[in-house]
Amino acid sequence: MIELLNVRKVFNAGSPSEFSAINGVDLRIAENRVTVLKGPSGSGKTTLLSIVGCMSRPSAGRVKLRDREITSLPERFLTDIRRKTFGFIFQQPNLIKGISVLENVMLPAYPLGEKRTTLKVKALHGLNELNLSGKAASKVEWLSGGEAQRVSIVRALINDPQIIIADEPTAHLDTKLSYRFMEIVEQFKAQGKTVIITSHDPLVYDSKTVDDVVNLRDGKLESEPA
Ligand SMILES: Nc1ncnc2c1ncn2[C@@H]1O[C@H](COP(=O)(O)OP(=O)(O)OP(=O)(O)O)[C@@H](O)[C@H]1O
Repeated sequence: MIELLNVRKVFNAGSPSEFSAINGVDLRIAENRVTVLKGPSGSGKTTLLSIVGCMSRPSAGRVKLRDREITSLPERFLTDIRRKTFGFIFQQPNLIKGISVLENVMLPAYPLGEKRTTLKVKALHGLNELNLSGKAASKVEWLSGGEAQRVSIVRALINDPQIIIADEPTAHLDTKLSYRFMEIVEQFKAQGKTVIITSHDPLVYDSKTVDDVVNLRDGKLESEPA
């Protein structure tokens, strides 16, 4: 469903700090599977994930989403695809300070014009699923690291995305919450969703929930998905 063809990413092209982070990757990520991008620090996992999630464009090569070539689509189309297709869980939760947990979770849904009451029910349900009901009215600056990470997971799911993209999702979670996260991933799969995760964490890449592990080194694939 997502296909990368000879994808390259060069940062700061033409300057002395030019750096080639992705060096010709061919990858097919299948629907309704859980794929982990694994590899040493600096191997290009986050860079590749951001290309897969249409957050950045490759310097060369092609990206296809459900057989549709999206590489050269104008930015407004990409924004629309991002909003409707993907849910993003970042390494840092990136929550907005000064507003409540509930408002943070509802925020990505506003551009889609859903009724606020429906949205609120959905957001509260999501918070409840991750044991955060008691925190709905809290300001995000009061949350612990693990709570903030869980709020960012609920926020990523508010638009019911078909594809979930998670960059080191367990980085700030203890063992118990990391297992809980993988249970949630299992639920996504049962709902027919596709999940793509970058991780250094064996608890993630060795999990039975994971279908494919893609190894990256120096911006290249070491092996094809199993
Ligand atoms: N905007 C940028 N400008 C210049 N170089 C960059 C930029 N973003 C990433 N890089 C470089 O590209 C390489 C790959 O970075 P990336 O963040 O994809 O690695 P990673 O495998 O996710 O690492 P980590 O596990 O440490 O998060 C690194 O050497 C990084 O310094």
